[in-house]
Amino acid sequence: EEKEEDVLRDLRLFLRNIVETLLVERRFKIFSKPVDIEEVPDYMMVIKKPMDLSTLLTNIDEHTYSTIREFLADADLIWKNALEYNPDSDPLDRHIRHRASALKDRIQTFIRDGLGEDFINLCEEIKKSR
Ligand SMILES: Cc1noc(C)c1-c1cc(NS(=O)(=O)c2ccccc2)cc(C(=O)O)c1
Repeated sequence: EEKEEDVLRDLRLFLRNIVETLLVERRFKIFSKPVDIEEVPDYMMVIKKPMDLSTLLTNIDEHTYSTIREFLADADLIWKNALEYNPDSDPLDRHIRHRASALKDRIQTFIRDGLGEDFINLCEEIKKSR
């Protein structure tokens, strides 16, 4: 019978695969690293909790996430922050919002296609039992 630690390791393997796949996609390059405060000085005044793909990967390796829901809370921050910080109608804002929406879709597709409902619930049960 699969031990709880095996389930959590499977979760980490699955999440790591998602993030590593996103990291090689060129259109998501600007989401690969934290927004550079030198480049974008007022970023921290607007965005409460910055997030990026390399930070997600570090979190996974540090066993930060024990459920899909916890991972998605951080993963969704990447595109939500981009939409929030870049709301204007100018071409640059539109371009980054388009990539943010593409990132949102890719993450949802990975989760929907990659996991059965039972695995998602199993992780939640393990978390509740701790
Ligand atoms: C992300 C983000 N959220 O708000 C904004 C604005 C961006 C964003 C930030 C940057 N420049 S950066 O130095 O912070 C960086 C470069 C490469 C990888 C990660 C960050 C460039 C662009 C761009 O569209 O080219 C967009």
